[in-house]
Amino acid sequence: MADSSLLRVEHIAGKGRGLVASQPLKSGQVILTESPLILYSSSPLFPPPPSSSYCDHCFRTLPTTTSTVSCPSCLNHHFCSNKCLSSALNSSHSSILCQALSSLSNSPLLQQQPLQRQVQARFVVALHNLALTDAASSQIDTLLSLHGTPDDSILQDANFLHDLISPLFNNIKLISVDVIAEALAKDRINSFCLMEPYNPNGPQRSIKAYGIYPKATMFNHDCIPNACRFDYVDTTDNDDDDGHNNTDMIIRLIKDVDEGEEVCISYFRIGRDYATRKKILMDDYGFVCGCERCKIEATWNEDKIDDDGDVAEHVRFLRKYVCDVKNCGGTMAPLPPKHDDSPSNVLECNFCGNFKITDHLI
Ligand SMILES: C[S@@+](CC[C@H](N)C(=O)[O-])C[C@H]1O[C@@H](n2cnc3c(N)ncnc32)[C@H](O)[C@@H]1O
Repeated sequence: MADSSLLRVEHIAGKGRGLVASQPLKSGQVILTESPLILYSSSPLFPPPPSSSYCDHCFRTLPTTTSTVSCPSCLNHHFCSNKCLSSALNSSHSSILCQALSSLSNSPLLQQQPLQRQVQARFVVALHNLALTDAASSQIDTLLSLHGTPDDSILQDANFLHDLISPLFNNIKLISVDVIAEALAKDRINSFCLMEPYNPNGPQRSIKAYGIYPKATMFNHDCIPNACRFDYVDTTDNDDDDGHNNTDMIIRLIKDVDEGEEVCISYFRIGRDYATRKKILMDDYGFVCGCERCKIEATWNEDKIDDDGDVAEHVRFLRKYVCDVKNCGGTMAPLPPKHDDSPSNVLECNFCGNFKITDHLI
């Protein structure tokens, strides 16, 4: 876990809260490592997938050669190891959760619902699970302190899901219909996706799970970010000794950052064109980006991209930090600084995991 004194929350004009460096920070530095407050599968509850391709607890892709373990009660949820099964039975797949999920997948009411509502049902089940933990009320307060306000469509979702799900958890008082509506609104804006592993020949990577990471979600967006997120869902061993889990989110700096400078990530792959970025940011996050790159690209002349002379700074940035591996387009960030504090010249892609040596950092 990075030192929490590295960043402070500040009000940023036109953006709400944001994270600002409390001291000069170095490119490659890990500035945040965080576990999810809520993590839930992106699969619809109905129809149940014929065979799951990932562990229902840690979301690692299940090996095809070795056998996996199933929940002894429902047989519908699969785990990569006995260790994951046993952790799941005490948390993400406790007996009350198992019964709730089974009952929901057999519910004719839910079966008629669109995919999005079925995934929301998973979130609301995870919310009830959070309400059963010892630190329930502070964790729910944390969730409700995030950005996002319910609109009419979320209020309808909340009413439907409250009636369907609350009775399965004996109507826990902490989770009223209003709390469900608020939480759904927070989830819509603040959840991060955990993705299938990169495959150069396969289809687009699909989403395995959604997670809410309350500190990481304080980062605002920039189309030329100075930090980016990494996760190692399929490559990290869960090691109880250092307390790191494979579902942890890691935020690493792409460039040096001055004290007082805002640290931003990109909410999607940075290579996307202006029109696509503009649409995603408005439709999914409700804002118009005013970053330097958007200002230039709003009146962009495409020919400039091939001009090797006086190219805009963001074009140099993209050439350097967009991964050029086939069908990737992820963001590359330097590895953490070396022991003598000098910057690493090795860049790692946050999407395909490729490494590349660079001559100089901009
Ligand atoms: C995940 S939250 C980030 C934290 C948020 N600013 C807060 O106050 O909690 C995403 C929301 O922050 C705001 N935001 C993020 N980046 C922004 C930007 N570049 N310009 C304007 N608003 C931004 C938008 O309201 C967006 O829906």
